[in-house]
Amino acid sequence: MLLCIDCGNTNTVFSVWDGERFRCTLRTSTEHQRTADQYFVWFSTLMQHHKVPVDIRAVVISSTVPRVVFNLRVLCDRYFTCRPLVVGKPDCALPVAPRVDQGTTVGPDRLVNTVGSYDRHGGNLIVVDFGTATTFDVVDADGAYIGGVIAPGVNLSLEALHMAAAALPHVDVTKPPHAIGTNTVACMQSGVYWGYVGLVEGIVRQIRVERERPMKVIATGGLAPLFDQGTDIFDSVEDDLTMHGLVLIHRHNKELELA
Ligand SMILES: Nc1ncnc2c1ncn2[C@@H]1O[C@H](COP(=O)(O)OP(=O)(O)OP(=O)(O)O)[C@@H](O)[C@H]1O
Ligand SMILES: CC(C)(CO)[C@@H](O)C(=O)NCCC(=O)O
Ligand SMILES: [K+]
Repeated sequence: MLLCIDCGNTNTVFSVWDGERFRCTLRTSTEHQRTADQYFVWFSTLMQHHKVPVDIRAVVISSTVPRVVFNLRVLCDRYFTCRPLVVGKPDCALPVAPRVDQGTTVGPDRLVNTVGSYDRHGGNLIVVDFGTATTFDVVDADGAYIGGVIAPGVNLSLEALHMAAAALPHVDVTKPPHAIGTNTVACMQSGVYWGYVGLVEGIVRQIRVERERPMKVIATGGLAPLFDQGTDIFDSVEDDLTMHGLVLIHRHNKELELA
């Protein structure tokens, strides 16, 4: 089985692919101090709980946090006796190379989202990922990543408001029933929720103007379904887009190896 690891700045997700479907998806917070042994205890315990055999033959990793890759490599070596494929490293091939400024390192999660979405929808896409940051990835007609937008994440914005203003509490993001809040929490939730709806719609409009062509919009990330309730800008909402992209990148590299 193939273990796909998506390491974000907030959360790390392990998903086990059996060749046909994902058998198990596990989530933990991202901490660079976590050792290979700690990963394995957590992983094998939950795999047992879900009654999935721990029979990992290959591992593919996307990590936006460079420091955690070291211990994930140790995990693969010690417990799965394999060398992981790490997106963004020179030995990991992509189906189509990104076209960006020389010297720019594109976030591996954005490269993976590009591959996953192009496979499902073809070219000319905007992928919106609601993670620690809210990112927009623009996919060209041939499936190349050609740039995009990085905006502060939704939870980060709420947290910043709470940190900077003494009278503003910590609140969770939710879709408020009205734009006009009649208490502090409702006012903050409205600002963030309708503010992000406006941000997403505005950025998509601007990208479409610059590209001068029809472009589908694909949303992913934990908060995508919540924002989908407040806008009709998304053509599709997919929670497994990053994992799908990781499976495809692994397959692509295997095929190159065999060729
Ligand atoms: N209704 C909700 N309200 C608040 N948070 C939610 C809700 N639904 C999902 N989430 C959050 O979405 C997050 C999952 O999103 P995702 O994995 O895409 O990004 P992340 O883990 O925040 O960021 P990164 O991938 O950059 O680490 C979880 O942390 C979860 O708390
Ligand atoms: C923007 C984030 C943090 C989103 O996870 C990640 O993709 C990243 O660290 N990117 C590096 C910079 C870039 O993508 O241009
Ligand atoms: K993510």
